[in-house]
Amino acid sequence: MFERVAIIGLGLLGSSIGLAIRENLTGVITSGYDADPAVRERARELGLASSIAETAVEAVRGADLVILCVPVGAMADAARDMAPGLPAHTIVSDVGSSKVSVAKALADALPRHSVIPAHPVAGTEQSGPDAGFAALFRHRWCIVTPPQDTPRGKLESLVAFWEALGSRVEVMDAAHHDMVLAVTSHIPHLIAYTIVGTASDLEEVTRGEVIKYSAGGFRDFTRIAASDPVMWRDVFLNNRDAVLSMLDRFQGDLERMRQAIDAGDGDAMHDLFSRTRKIRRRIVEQGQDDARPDFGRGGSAD
Ligand SMILES: NC(=O)C1=CN([C@@H]2O[C@H](COP(=O)(O)OP(=O)(O)OC[C@H]3O[C@@H](n4cnc5c(N)ncnc54)[C@H](O)[C@@H]3O)[C@@H](O)[C@H]2O)C=CC1
Ligand SMILES: O=C(O)C(=O)Cc1ccc(O)cc1
Repeated sequence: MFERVAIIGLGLLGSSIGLAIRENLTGVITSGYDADPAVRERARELGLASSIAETAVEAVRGADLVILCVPVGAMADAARDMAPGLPAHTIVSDVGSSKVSVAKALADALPRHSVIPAHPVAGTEQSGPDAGFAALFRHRWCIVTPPQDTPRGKLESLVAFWEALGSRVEVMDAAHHDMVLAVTSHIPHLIAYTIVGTASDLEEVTRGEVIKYSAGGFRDFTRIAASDPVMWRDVFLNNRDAVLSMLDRFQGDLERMRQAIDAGDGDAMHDLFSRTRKIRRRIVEQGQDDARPDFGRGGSAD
């Protein structure tokens, strides 16, 4: 499949890919690079790749697959940095949470290379090289969004790579990906950031009791709201149109629930809550409830 894989950006995603290759693809040689010298140093201590280079150019030399694992707003810079060392045959991919703008940024920066964007829908609220673990991708979807002219053999190699790390792979159009992920991932994060912010602003009124008595629901929101600020700023800057369109839908539905509460319309509430309860049960039945941060580190879900 691939003999040498270069990983650019050694935070949660990059370190997990390094560890997952070591565990599942023995024989594949990996090289890593991160713009932050402290991350490179830590990556060496943790053995996240066969070698950690001091420059992006050095890291990608001889690689047949390069995976960019940097915030979506840093993809273009990362691609330009490594370009002088990139062999002509190398497939360039990424793990960014939004796809249309990343696909364009990478195609513009690397016009002569095969760029096949991808998004492993697997992660946690943690970031940095210490947060990675080899089982992150196991039983999780990886969405691959190839441009129309992608050679079939190259696409098949990338699909096989993600399957070897334990993922289920879906091939999808980038614009469709951005719409779906806006509602399943990006807006939920926005809601979590906002509700935790609102509760924190209320602390003066409630004398600290919001945090003190935070029950399950709010506590779950605080986990999501602890996610990396740079990464999520970049997601909303780069998936603006899809997020705004889904946000309009959501605001309409929220307003309908506000009206139901105002009107004492218990049936409307019961209908929605019953429908959503069934969705949750279906997710659990399908074994997809494995987003807990300890998944794969000896937790019972693994
Ligand atoms: N955190 C998550 O749960 C998930 C994140 N993603 C995507 O994966 C990508 C990486 O996210 P994380 O690993 O969570 O972030 P992270 O913050 O843990 O790591 C990102 C790393 O990229 C490095 N970096 C930034 N600019 C760079 C550049 N120009 N060249 C080289 N290195 C550079 C940073 O120093 C940092 O170490 C993002 O695009 C994110 O949208 C995808 C799925 C899940
Ligand atoms: O921690 C969680 O619950 C997540 O939702 C992780 C996550 C964050 C970003 C992605 O693009 C994919 C997965």
